[in-house]
Amino acid sequence: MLEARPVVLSSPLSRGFPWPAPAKLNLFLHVTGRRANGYHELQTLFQFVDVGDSLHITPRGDQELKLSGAPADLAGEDNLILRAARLLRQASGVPLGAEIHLRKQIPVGGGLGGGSSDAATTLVALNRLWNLGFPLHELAELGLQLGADVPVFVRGQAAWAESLGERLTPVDIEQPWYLILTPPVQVSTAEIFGAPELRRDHPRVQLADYLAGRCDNDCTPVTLARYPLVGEALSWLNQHAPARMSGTGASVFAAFANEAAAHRIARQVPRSWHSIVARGCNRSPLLEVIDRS
Ligand SMILES: C[C@@](CO)(OP(=O)(O)O)[C@H](O)COP(=O)(O)OP(=O)(O)OC[C@H]1O[C@@H](n2ccc(N)nc2=O)[C@H](O)[C@@H]1O
Ligand SMILES: Nc1ncnc2c1ncn2[C@@H]1O[C@H](COP(=O)(O)OP(=O)(O)O)[C@@H](O)[C@H]1O
Repeated sequence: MLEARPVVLSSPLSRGFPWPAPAKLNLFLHVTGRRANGYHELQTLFQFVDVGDSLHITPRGDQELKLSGAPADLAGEDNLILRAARLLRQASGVPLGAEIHLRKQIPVGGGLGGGSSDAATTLVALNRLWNLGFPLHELAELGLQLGADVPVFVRGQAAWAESLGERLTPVDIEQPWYLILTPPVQVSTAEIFGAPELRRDHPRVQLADYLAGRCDNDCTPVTLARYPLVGEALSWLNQHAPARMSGTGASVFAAFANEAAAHRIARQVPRSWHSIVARGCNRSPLLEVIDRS
């Protein structure tokens, strides 16, 4: 059990404060190996965008944990928000609860890390609201139990990532405007990593290789073969700008020089695809809130 500070429920943040849970992009994703337990060694570059979910959290003096606003298929006890809250309570031993309202904007199963980001925001916010005082690196370690992507959202800095995606080196890279397209399919991360045809032996690269345009997403051929709509979205976007898939899909994205250029293409996106125009951020909007409060 991690050691927690005494509990004070008088935080000025304790009511009505929207906690951002931004989406992420994998600017590239290489699979460099596979562990005996089936998990994959990765190299990836994470950057956040300034669009995402938001959580309204009100702490409770009893031990009730309540979630509202989640889409029906995510409303159960296994939602990553509730799992994160229970994990933090277990780690700290505090006898407290919370009412959490989720405003979901990140497409589910879209390779944009929505579930992991919601979990990370829950850990960071409840750490404040329950006055626990855990440092971010301990919350990130705890979050890894919930998903490989949770630590980068807790740390809140764009990062070069290795291992399962949790060994993080902060980077300061360009912050372009992105157009992100998500066709109406949910891709299962486990399915793509479980595919026999997935390339798993990518030689290790350096940031300079990425900057020189020598990196890609090893999951793309696997996802495209199983989810043709992702291929359609990628081909469509590639007509307008060099496009790539994020994570294991379903979202694809391209960078633009400015917001107007991204919106110009966004207006032409086929109606059945979800589209987001967002700014790349090296500091997560969550970190900005923490620093301001
Ligand atoms: C691929 C990435 C790239 O950022 O993103 P998404 O496409 O999911 O957004 C992540 O590594 C996903 O992280 P996350 O979504 O947290 O995945 P997890 O819940 O930890 O794992 C889901 C499943 O994917 C497989 N998995 C995941 C990560 C990894 N390094 N190796 C794996 O083999 C495992 O089968 C695991 O059971
Ligand atoms: N709060 C949540 N938001 C999104 N997905 C969630 C959440 N809680 C649990 N999940 C589960 O996590 C899975 C992965 O979702 P998500 O993080 O949106 O996609 P990805 O891993 O492709 O980035 C979903 O299929 C869903 O069952």
